[in-house]
Amino acid sequence: MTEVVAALIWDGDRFLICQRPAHKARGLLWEFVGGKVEPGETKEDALIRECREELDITLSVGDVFMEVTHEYPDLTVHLTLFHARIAAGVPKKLEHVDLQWITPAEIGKFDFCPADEEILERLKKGER
Ligand SMILES: Nc1nc2c([nH]c(=O)n2[C@H]2C[C@H](O)[C@@H](COP(=O)(O)OP(=O)(O)OP(=O)(O)O)O2)c(=O)[nH]1
Repeated sequence: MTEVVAALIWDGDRFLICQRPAHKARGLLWEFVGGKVEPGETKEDALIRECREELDITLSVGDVFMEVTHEYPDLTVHLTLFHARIAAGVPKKLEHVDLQWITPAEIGKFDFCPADEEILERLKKGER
């Protein structure tokens, strides 16, 4: 089981989604910014590191919104999605193909990683 952390970041009625690099697993699918937890790291530390590396922002990490487990052919992911806010910086595409701030009503316009499905269902219902 691979531990993955990701961030649910709101700006008003929109939240941030990121398009994965083409060459990576789940290439060009949309995700919540984040990545794999490294040995010795807390989940919160991992999320802060990933957001620095991928978006050049400093994150303030809050509570867990939801945890999901999903089996891909190449790995089984345990994803923990945290509420978070940007403490400093403006997101930059250091690794991602694209970044978008979307409303829950726009979720259907994007192809997300399959593991995110239950999370997106909750957001569509208006949870936040
Ligand atoms: N960040 C993130 N990853 C997700 C989401 N949904 C989902 O299935 N994943 C999957 C995609 C990847 O297989 C895995 C995350 O690994 P990654 O490749 O982004 O991790 P990383 O940045 O640490 O990269 P690497 O060192 O393995 O190259 O979790 C999501 O919403 N956010």
